[in-house]
Amino acid sequence: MTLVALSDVTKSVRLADDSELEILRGISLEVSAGDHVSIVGRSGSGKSTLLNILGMLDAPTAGSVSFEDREVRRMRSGRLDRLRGDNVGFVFQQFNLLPGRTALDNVMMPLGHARGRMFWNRKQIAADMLERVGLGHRIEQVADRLSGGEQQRVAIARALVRRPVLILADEPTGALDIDTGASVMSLLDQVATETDAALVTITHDLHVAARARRHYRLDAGVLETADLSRAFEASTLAASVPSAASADSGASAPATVPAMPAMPSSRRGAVS
Ligand SMILES: Nc1ncnc2c1ncn2[C@@H]1O[C@H](COP(=O)(O)OP(=O)(O)OP(=O)(O)O)[C@@H](O)[C@H]1O
Repeated sequence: MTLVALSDVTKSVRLADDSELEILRGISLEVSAGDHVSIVGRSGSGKSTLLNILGMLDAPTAGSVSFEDREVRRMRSGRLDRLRGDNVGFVFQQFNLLPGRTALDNVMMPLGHARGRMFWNRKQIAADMLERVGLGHRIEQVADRLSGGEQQRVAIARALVRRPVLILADEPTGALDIDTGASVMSLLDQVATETDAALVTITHDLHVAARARRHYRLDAGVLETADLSRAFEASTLAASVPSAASADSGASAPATVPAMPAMPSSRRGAVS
């Protein structure tokens, strides 16, 4: 079943000098239940803008967005907020946790708007979710005292606690070291697979992108199917990297791309 469908979406903004910047151009994309999709692109290519439109946080200038066959443009804002809250989980590079609040408080937060059983059992549900991401022993820890990888796990637990059907991850490993990033991606993949949620990850890291089953590249606002094996070849770093086993034991790279190499330095192949 198609969850979210973008059809010929364009996004433009008017700049201070009254000129118009076209950020996204003629984008059509369908994401179905269980899909794992990656979108790579250079800085400024429009990735976050596209993710915000997929997540119904932003509206296109032209074109249509539908969620489960319902045209989003026609919805009142209250209904749209509920639709988003019930169905979409966001994971960001900078975690965006509430400072000074415990891991448990942070994960309970989205359940404050839930209804029925989810609302009344929110503490237990949040604690179970933290257990699921390997933080069952840290639930009372204040979020800002956790490590970066632990904070991202809390953010993942918060994003998934309402069992969204669509998970949108914006550079989820951008603030993490390579090993921590790999284990966070592994966790995201696993939880999305377990719940049959669709996972859309935007990244500039080819190794993160390679984990998905479908790959796209955003270039100056135009979305096209990406051949990641070519992108790896084109990466200036790739030449010095041996084709080795995956950097993360839980990972299996898709057939269309090379296995994720173990990288010798702190930098890995990025979109060039
Ligand atoms: N509201 C806005 N007003 C003006 N310019 C904007 C606005 N939103 C986005 N832009 C510009 O549109 C371009 C695309 O932005 P976007 O954040 O989507 O890119 P990105 O690919 O996610 O970049 P990065 O990887 O650096 O985060 C950028 O040049 C940005 O400055």
